[in-house]
Amino acid sequence: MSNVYIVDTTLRDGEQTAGVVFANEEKVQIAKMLAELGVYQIEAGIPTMGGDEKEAIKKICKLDLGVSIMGWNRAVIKDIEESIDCGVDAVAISISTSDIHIKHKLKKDRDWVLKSMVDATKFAKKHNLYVSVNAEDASRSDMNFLIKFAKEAKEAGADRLRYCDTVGMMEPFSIYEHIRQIIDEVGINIEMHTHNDFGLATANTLAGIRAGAKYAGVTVNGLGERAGNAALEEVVMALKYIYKNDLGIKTNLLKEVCEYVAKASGRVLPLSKTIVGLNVFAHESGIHTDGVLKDSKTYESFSPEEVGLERQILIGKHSGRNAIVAKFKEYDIDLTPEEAEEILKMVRSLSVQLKRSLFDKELIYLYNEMREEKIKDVNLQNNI
Ligand SMILES: CC(=O)SCCNC(=O)CCNC(=O)[C@H](O)C(C)(C)COP(=O)(O)OP(=O)(O)OC[C@H]1O[C@@H](n2cnc3c(N)ncnc32)[C@H](O)[C@@H]1OP(=O)(O)O
Ligand SMILES: O=C(O)CCC(=O)C(=O)O
Repeated sequence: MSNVYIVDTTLRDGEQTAGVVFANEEKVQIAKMLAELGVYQIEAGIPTMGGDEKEAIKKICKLDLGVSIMGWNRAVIKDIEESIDCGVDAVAISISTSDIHIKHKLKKDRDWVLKSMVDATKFAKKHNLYVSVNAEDASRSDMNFLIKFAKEAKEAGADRLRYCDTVGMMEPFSIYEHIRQIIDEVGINIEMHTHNDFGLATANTLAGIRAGAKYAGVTVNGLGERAGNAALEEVVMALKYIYKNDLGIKTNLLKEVCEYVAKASGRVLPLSKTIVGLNVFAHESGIHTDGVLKDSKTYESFSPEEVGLERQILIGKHSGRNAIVAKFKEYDIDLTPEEAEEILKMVRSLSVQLKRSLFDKELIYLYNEMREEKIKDVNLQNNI
């Protein structure tokens, strides 16, 4: 598989999540973190909004982070002028290609869409900008029109076409067919921009890449409109471990970046959040823990350190003897098989009472309780 470039839109589509606002310093910090992570391009925001948004984009451009900074625009010359004023090196020029959007949102026709896109693209190219022409609602567009749109974008000088599954209506098999058809008939670079309305954003991005798309548009934590976008951490790790395509992203920084964005967006990371959730490397079940203790590959696709996490072995209702023995060894206590069996029974009973796994301190209490019972028994037997 050819190389894939990560285009991060946390600062644009991510911030479009209803209710999410980043402070300007947070926008700048996120841009710095993304650059450090090693993404190819940062879609920093929407210059034509003006005010704070424009200020933040200007600041990001001035930082000279060594990555491409893109401004998002409608297919409107004034929008692109605002982007140029910010100092971006790349622009996204977006316009809808589906009839439902053209008729009911833009209230125009297909010819107007083509002309607006071509005029805006030519204007941006005249200003030496890298241009992504974005086909909004591409996945619900008539394929013949989408192909015509892509051909005209290419002729006008577009560097790539962003294929937007705007309302997340696609599934991997059909998106694969769409992307193949565009590449075969137009020969233009494609960026996948997928939404997660049916939980398929990452799968659809991977399918597009498999069909030949070279760019993956993603957001940290899958932030984005409605159910969000394809998550950066999922796409990067899936490419590395499922497609064996290491993009050279500094994945050990993922936990830090995801936690920062979670805090800045006010969206707490669920414990079982894919890739970076605290529970992703926590094992409790006896059979799993036994396997992991023998060789972590038995129940982990990659090691926690790769994404900045640590493995946790929890002791609770579903634990087995081997985990109990290993846990007490951490405290220099060598349990006999009988002791491990006895403690396991106590662990199960206490876990059910408390409805959770146990803290190490509680395990030590149980151990002391067991020892005291044993001493009492011996004393009883000896009539002491
Ligand atoms: C699917 C997506 O994520 S698209 C990106 C969406 N992001 C945002 O909307 C966030 C930022 N948006 C904004 O700040 C504002 O909407 C602005 C600055 C872009 C425009 O603001 P306003 O001038 O107040 O217009 P408003 O938002 O009410 O309506 C959008 C207008 O843009 C038009 N428009 C929408 N998309 C496009 C497009 N891609 N190309 C050209 N015109 C467009 C609409 O038809 C509408 O025009 P109308 O006023 O003639 O009916
Ligand atoms: O990226 C674009 O230009 C389109 C906007 C978008 O986020 C989408 O269609 O999902």
